[in-house]
Amino acid sequence: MQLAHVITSVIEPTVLKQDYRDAMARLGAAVNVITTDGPQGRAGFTATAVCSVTDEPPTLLVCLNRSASVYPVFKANGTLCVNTLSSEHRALSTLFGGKTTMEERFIAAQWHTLVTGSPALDGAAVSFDCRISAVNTVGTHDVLLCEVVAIERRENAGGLIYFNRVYHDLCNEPAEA
Ligand SMILES: NC(=O)C1=CN([C@@H]2O[C@H](COP(=O)(O)OP(=O)(O)OC[C@H]3O[C@@H](n4cnc5c(N)ncnc54)[C@H](O)[C@@H]3O)[C@@H](O)[C@H]2O)C=CC1
Ligand SMILES: Cc1cc2nc3c(=O)[nH]c(=O)nc-3n(C[C@H](O)[C@H](O)[C@H](O)COP(=O)(O)O)c2cc1C
Repeated sequence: MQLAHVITSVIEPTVLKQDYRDAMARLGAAVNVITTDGPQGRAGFTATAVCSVTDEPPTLLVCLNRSASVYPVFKANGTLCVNTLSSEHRALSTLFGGKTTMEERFIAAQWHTLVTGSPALDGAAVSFDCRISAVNTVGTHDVLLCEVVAIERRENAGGLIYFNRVYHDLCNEPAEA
């Protein structure tokens, strides 16, 4: 039997950043493009650090690195839209993943608005339009707690999953019995 590679941190927090990232790469996650528009202008970035917090009031969280170019825009606007990508949006994830201008990011797709004015992606698997209700700072990131004010769902959309540093399509068809 093959022994697992065990990385321990019993007394001191000795887990290295790279070991942590290598471990986190094993957690498959939905891919989202988070957008905002408001007094500070339009911005968007790719995020996998998104999860549900509570359904009363409907709230999700988004972790945003404070060193990202988009950070001040999201902080100032106070609203955002979480656009969960479907399988045909792989290229969009790369564009919004950094090192491109906002113009290049947004010109690559069609957008509309729901309630807050943040761009909602045409054809997204689901879009959650939100106002940022609280912010907690943890290390390099801000945890944005986002109260959902509108939802738009696309039935039968396939999913896009990021697992082991590679994108995977998730087909949305019932499994055979
Ligand atoms: N939560 C985040 O801020 C994430 C950032 N990224 C960024 O995207 C780029 C490409 O990432 P990968 O190809 O997946 O390789 P990677 O080795 O940088 O990341 C592997 C995994 O570690 C986690 N991770 C990466 N950077 C992190 C950070 N700064 N804080 C907390 N968790 C982090 C994520 O779960 C990611 O899937 C990198 O620049 C990475 O920093 C990617 C995923 C999540
Ligand atoms: C697959 C993927 C997932 C990412 N997830 C996150 C995330 O959850 N939080 C985050 O702050 N950055 C995340 N990033 C990095 C941001 O998308 C990137 O820093 C952002 O686009 C800002 O880049 P810029 O500073 O070049 O504008 C992710 C990148 C990729 C490719």
